Amino acid sequence: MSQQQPVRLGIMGFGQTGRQIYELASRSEDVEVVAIADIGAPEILHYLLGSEVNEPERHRLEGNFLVNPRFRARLMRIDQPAEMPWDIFGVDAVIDSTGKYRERRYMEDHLGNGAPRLLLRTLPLDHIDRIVIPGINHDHAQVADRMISAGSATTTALCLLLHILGSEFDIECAAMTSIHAYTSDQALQDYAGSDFRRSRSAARNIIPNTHEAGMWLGRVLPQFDGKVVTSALNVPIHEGCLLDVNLVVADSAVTPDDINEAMRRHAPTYPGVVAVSEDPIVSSDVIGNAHSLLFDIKGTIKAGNNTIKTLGWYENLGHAARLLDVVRLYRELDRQREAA
Ligand SMILES: NC(=O)c1ccc[n+]([C@@H]2O[C@H](COP(=O)([O-])OP(=O)(O)OC[C@H]3O[C@@H](n4cnc5c(N)ncnc54)[C@H](O)[C@@H]3O)[C@@H](O)[C@H]2O)c1
Repeated sequence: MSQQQPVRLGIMGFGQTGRQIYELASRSEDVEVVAIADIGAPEILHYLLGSEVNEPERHRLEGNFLVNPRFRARLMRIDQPAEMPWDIFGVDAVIDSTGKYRERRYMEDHLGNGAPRLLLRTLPLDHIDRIVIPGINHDHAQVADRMISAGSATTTALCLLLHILGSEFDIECAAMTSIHAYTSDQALQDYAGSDFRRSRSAARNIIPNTHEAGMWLGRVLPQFDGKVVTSALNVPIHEGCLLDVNLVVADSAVTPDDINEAMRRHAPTYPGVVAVSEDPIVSSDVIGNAHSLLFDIKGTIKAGNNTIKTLGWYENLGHAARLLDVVRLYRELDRQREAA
């Protein structure tokens, strides 16, 4: 790949995340989406894209191509990684944002069909080459990595919070609850599924849910391995999620002001990724915010001697932006290898 050529990206799963990645790429100069696989009809995918973006007129459907002022992407109605011919599009990387194919064998299918690298939109179900969270362990990325996950929006927000505060304070353990907008795999009405509580109406209920972030945290932040428990409450909110983290600190002298000051100091060192909010914001205020963690200064409180509760906001758009950051990170590694 020459210095000037944009990354040629394939996307499988043109849902909310896929559409956000596509829109962000269409506004960039260094990434172009060349092929999209989804089970949806091209007309429906184009229609949904139009409802997602601010300027729908920038995106036209020409036959089976989605066209914007920067690039043309071929829409393919395909539902299995093994059937998607990535090789004929000459892609540099593929993002799987279906949420369906989290096992290694499916990632191998993408690679076998010509995707030089496969980036999973969410956490994997098997061991893969690397979990990369930009701003935390990007330095560990290797040019040889093929199967990669960029974590999830929740995992990223949690890791950033722990990474920053763990650099300033001795954190003995933590409990995280993600108060999460409902996701498309939940039913609007009560509908029998594989999980009892998730079979209940997303529109009517606060639904307690498990969260896998704690299981994978040690891969990104080894110092927190086994020290953090994670869970979720899915709530009847369309967008805008809240991270509620209770930290147990070793030093009982640590105050909420100390925590807030540390966040204020560190946030500017993660431009576009971490920010602090001094305002009394609510979930709808973070819709359209592409930060991965918006720390809520007013939310920090202390219980007893050693427990500090913190709040941080995030939404899916930030994760779409981080996925593109990871694509760029590996493009840079490829360039360095070519130049060597
Ligand atoms: N949005 C969130 O906050 C969030 C958080 C955690 C996890 N997730 C999960 O991550 C995944 C992606 O997130 P999203 O919000 O973009 O979901 P989404 O449901 O909006 O998008 C999924 C897309 O994948 C397509 N798809 C489904 N099965 C497919 C298949 N077999 N082949 C090709 N395309 C297929 C769907 O048509 C849809 O366009 C989902 O499974 C979701 O549950 C989402």
